[in-house]
Amino acid sequence: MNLASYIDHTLLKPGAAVEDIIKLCEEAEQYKFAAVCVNPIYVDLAAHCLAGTGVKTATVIGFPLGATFTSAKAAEAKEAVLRKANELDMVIHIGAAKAGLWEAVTDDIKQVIEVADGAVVKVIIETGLLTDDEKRRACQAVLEAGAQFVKTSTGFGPGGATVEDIQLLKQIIGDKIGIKASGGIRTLEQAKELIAAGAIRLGTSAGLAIAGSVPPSSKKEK
Ligand SMILES: O=C[C@H](O)COP(=O)(O)O
Repeated sequence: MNLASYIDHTLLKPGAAVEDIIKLCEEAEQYKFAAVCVNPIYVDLAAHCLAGTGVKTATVIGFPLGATFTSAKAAEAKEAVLRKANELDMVIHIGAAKAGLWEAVTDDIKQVIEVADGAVVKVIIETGLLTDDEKRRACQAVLEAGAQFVKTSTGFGPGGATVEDIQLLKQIIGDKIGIKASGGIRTLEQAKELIAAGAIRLGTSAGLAIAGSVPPSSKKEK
């Protein structure tokens, strides 16, 4: 298993500085991670650093609460794509999900997809705040809206990725779209268990610890 290819190397802390983003991109290139995931303000920088490397530039939309206007999420998504984001990790309207207003949840996602202009849309449902039935229903909304991934957590809410949740999402999603596990993934063991449960992408700020201490590209040829 080429574990690095599952990892979105993530730095979403509010205090992240330019040099931190440059280092994140250098690491992602060395380890051949799937993507970096940064806040929208750093999309231009990450896309510039990653040009030609094959590593994708992912950013977050309506993050971390999801509690903003749908039009604001769409505008943020449109701007991110204009600045060369390849992947958009949006947060659902969690309050609407809790109230059972699933049409509003679906429409919120649809309006981001409408402006994504070919960028991959991953939908964060914040599993730590949902009942199991709400998780199932949220997956149905993600499928109906036409997103490419369902993603477990922001990493800023309660709880994070669990094997049980990935298994639950997989029951609904099947192989129709991807599942991204995120939030609190710190060890190689956790990563392998989440992948075995059905995750095809891992969002983590601990990518180096998980992928090992020596990047493949710096290993001496035997
Ligand atoms: O994918 C997005 C998450 O913020 C990553 O969570 P983490 O910081 O707990 O690794």
